Amino acid sequence: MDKPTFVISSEEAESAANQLGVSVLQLLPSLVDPAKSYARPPISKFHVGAVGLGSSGRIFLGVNVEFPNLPLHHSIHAEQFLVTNLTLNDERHLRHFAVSAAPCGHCRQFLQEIRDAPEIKLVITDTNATADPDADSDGFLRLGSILPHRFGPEDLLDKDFPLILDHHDNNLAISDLCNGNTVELKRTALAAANRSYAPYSLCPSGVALVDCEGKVYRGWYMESAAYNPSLGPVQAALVDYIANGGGGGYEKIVGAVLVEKEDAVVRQEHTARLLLQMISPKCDFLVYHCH
Ligand SMILES: O=c1ccn([C@H]2C[C@H](O)[C@@H](CO)O2)c(=O)[nH]1
Ligand SMILES: [Zn+2]
Repeated sequence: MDKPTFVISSEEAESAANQLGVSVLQLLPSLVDPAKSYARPPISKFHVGAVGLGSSGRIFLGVNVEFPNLPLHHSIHAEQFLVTNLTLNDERHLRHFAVSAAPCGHCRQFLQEIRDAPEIKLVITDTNATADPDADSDGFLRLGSILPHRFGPEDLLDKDFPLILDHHDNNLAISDLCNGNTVELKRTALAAANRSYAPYSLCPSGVALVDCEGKVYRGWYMESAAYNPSLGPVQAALVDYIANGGGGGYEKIVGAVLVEKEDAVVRQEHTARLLLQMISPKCDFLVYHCH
């Protein structure tokens, strides 16, 4: 398997668009099929690819990921993978994306955590969306047109509260950070927890994973105003692993650390252990509490 690429620099994007004589926006749909080839859907065999343009000019890929032996709600949708990929790379805004299949209701809802979500433009490549009367000349639709009467962060939070792609720091600390032999993983998981987006439960958490070559990956819990579309910290760290781990299997993940608050009303520990146990049974899993 080729080493997959999930982030394209703005220079590469521009030069590829120039060579094809198209704009960077028009390039997005042409990257959906290559993105689909990176999907991991062993249950449905239905590959979904999502390709987004960030405000920095970089292009980000997202794919769907399914986990055999676990209930379907553990799956990562391509659009959630894309948003996670944006946050892992400090991208502050998503304005346009192309996606192979029409985003499901769960994804339309998850995307509401991005500021000005209704203004995000999307093009659906596997159907004839250009026939849609709401689409512009490039076939892009406003997210607001496919999710009217939205329920979103402004229903529950103050309007200037930092949203999923906005910079924020949860100011969490661990008392005995330097004790034990997993200091690097603990530090990485704590840093991840500090970037967690958990405005609804106020229970942030982060995960660090290490593979058999010693390479470290991280991800953080991200909530949805509608609760169920939220993405757990192990899933988010698996996005980093899939995007940056060279395309290997989960059995290469040999260690994992979760950092969360001790008195949290929403706890990840049990779900995280279950998911890791199913995908990489030999993985060591440690939990540290922060405050
Ligand atoms: O918006 C959608 C709809 C479905 N899927 C994935 C989830 C599952 O892996 C497969 C079948 O539903 O397609 C997505 O990634 N995005
Ligand atoms: Zn979806």
